Amino acid sequence: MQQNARIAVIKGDGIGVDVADATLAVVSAVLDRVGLPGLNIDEIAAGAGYFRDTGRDIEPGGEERAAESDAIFMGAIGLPSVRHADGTEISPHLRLRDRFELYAGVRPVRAYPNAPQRLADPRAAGIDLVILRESTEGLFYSAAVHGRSQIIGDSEVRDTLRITRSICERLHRFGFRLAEKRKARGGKGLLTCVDKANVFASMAFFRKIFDEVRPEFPDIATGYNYVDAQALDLVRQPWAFDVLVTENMFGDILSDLAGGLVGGMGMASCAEIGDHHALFQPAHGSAPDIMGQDKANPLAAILSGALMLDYLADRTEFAAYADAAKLIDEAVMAGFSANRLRPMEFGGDMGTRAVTREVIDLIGESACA
Ligand SMILES: NC(=O)C1=CN([C@@H]2O[C@H](COP(=O)(O)OP(=O)(O)OC[C@H]3O[C@@H](n4cnc5c(N)ncnc54)[C@H](O)[C@@H]3O)[C@@H](O)[C@H]2O)C=CC1
Ligand SMILES: CC(C)CC(=O)C(=O)O
Ligand SMILES: [Mg+2]
Repeated sequence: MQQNARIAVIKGDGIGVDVADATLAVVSAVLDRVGLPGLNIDEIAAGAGYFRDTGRDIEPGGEERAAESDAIFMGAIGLPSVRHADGTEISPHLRLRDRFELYAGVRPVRAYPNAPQRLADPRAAGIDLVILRESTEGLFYSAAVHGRSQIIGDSEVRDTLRITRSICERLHRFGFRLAEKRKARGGKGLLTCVDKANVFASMAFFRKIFDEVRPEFPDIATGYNYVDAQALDLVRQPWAFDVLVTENMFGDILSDLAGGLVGGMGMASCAEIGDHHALFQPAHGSAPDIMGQDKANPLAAILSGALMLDYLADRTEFAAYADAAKLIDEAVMAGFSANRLRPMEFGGDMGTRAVTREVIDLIGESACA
């Protein structure tokens, strides 16, 4: 029986490289701790720097190798100084989301003790929600494949907002199942459909399909919010929510807002899951303002690594990875509780390498399942 998963790793640009290295070190330590063989890593060159140097955004054969892996892990891609002629940045990851139908963008938002709380209300300590961002269509449909935008000379440019039944049915079912899974662990069992169904026919369609799927999950409570009101509510009462299911662009914006509520983008983990493939990466970008300075908080990436192990564990041959995922989550929680994780991102004294070492130490000290 195969025991070590094959992971395609795209480190990408800027801090993406540092946080990917941090994650690989933590994953290697945790697998060692639970007595499992390390991952079989296949590193693939891609990103804006690679494009600047070669004229290609991913190395030849890279997408095919990613397709053959058990999961893809990515740091971050993009440099504002490297662009296509139409002004857009180099984003092969959008094409990968499209190609592999990674429609379910899972972005957990969780408050940790001693991490900054941007809201004065003590209930903010209980923030624990997930933004489920559709990740292949919506307003990113044109952007998913470079050249899809309609450029009408120098007088007009159009991008398309596309919502399809096929993706939406799977997305909403994924949202209900996620709410069920969280309810089984003590969660609220609440799925909120976040849209703009008052204005756009595409969004009314998104909500219609939500309503069609809803009767299949009678144990999950449902709610609706227009996206503008949802932005307000994420600041006013984020503790009231459980899983928010939303369109691609809305989810992109709301997930940065929500990351800010619990410390910053260095806390914003992400899994992009399809029916046959999955890609894991922090929700943040390459952060050119801090790159090369050992200042990046690697926890978003490390927690995305835990999401990857959890995903792999759902497949019979890798079931034991669940223990490793749990150990990473517990180490991060224990590290914050004991004030041993103090990322520079929120004024602490620990850079990327120090945070990574501390997580590895915490894993080493933990009692194995
Ligand atoms: N999925 C991806 O690969 C993404 C790529 N990008 C790309 O990244 C580049 C920079 O984009 P920005 O808009 O600046 O977004 P960004 O997420 O890279 O940075 C936004 C702000 O958050 C801070 N930040 C982000 N991650 C951090 C971390 N781990 N630790 C500490 N601070 C962190 C940055 O220093 C910056 O102040 C662009 O080229 C953009 O297109 C942006 C978002 C997602
Ligand atoms: C292509 C990326 C820059 C889009 C983004 O911000 C994200 O996926 O969160
Ligand atoms: Mg984003």
